[in-house]
Amino acid sequence: MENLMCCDVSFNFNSIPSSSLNHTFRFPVSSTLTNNNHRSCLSFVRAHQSEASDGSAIDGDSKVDTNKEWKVRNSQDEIAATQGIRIRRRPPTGPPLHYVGPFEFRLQNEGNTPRNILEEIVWNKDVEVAQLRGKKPLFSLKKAVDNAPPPRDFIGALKASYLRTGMPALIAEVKKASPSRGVLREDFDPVEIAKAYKNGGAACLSVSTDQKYFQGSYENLEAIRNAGVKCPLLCKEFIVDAWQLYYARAKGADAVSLIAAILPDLDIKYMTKICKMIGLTVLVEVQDENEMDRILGIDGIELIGINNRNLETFEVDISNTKKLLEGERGEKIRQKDIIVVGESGLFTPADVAYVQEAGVKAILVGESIVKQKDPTKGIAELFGKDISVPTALA
Ligand SMILES: O=C(O)c1ccccc1NCC(=O)[C@H](O)[C@H](O)COP(=O)(O)O
Repeated sequence: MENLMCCDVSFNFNSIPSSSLNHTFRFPVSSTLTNNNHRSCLSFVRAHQSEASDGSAIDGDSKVDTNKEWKVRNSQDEIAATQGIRIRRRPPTGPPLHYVGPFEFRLQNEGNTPRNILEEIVWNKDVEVAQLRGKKPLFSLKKAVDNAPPPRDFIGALKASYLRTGMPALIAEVKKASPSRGVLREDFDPVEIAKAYKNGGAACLSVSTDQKYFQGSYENLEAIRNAGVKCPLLCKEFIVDAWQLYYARAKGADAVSLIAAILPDLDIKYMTKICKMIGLTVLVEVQDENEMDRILGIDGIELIGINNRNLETFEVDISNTKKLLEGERGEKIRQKDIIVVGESGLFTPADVAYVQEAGVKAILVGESIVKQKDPTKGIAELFGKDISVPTALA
């Protein structure tokens, strides 16, 4: 049965000469009209489309034909949907115009409301990035990348830690808050926390840079790097545009996370190439079998994170790591020599042992250690033993 819902519809009579009448009506429309559940494939095109040759951003509403852009994004969303990607990209400025005879009208709720938290984050990120790149166009960022501190070997650090401890290498997350858990730590000093993690034996650090949902920042990333903390740094972001890769590197990141639920294969390939060019390690995050299979079909992927948190529903289940490493997938991962990182919801030595048994060589942990008064001790408690580097070797 067709599901009916109400929509505000604004008619704009501007296609009638010398008329400027606008009216809004409310009437039921078919949900098939409003279910726009597709998303983009070619955000790499966007990355370059939205910057003029002089480097100025042209994402501003005044310079784009929003109706045309809406159609492009819709068809990009459709391509992405064929890869099983449910997260749609933000519509340009509002719903598209429809035409009936001389009338133009908009269906106000036509796909312009995010359907879940991940989609909301991505839509906000699109706006944030467009604004930031207006201030710092790519050509100026490239100079900053040249002057950034040299990238450090993220994967090398994970391997060395695994060899040293015989346990999954720890990527310890510096994050103040999260959408699912709210504020995790009121007295949040990113540099102090980073130092405590290093002292506890973390191989690498993950720094949340999203401000709106995680209360993070690129200043935190920069401050940790400038404080001389030796662990390689992962910029934990929602990457929607290649511009962010340059920005992360300019701020001192050694690695970035790419989320398969957001980015189509072509974007992941293209962004991975850029990362290689500028010295960033890529951690591709997957949540389910389809995403894992997509990523295993892409050449050059060295690091895959399996997220135990469903980023659309917040549900956490650490058996997700095991499920995605079973059978042929696990075999393929071993053949390709890919390092797998177990992510989210790890709190106890039994959890660490469980994901290690499943085949991970590294874990990414935030909540359980950032909440501890002393995060150094928190790491020992998580592993059930002291994994810190002996002072003579540190
Ligand atoms: O953590 C969230 O609420 C969240 C919501 C939407 C998108 C991403 C989200 N988390 C990012 C992460 O992947 C975690 O910060 C990371 O894996 C560490 O998880 P945890 O050890 O459970 O803090």
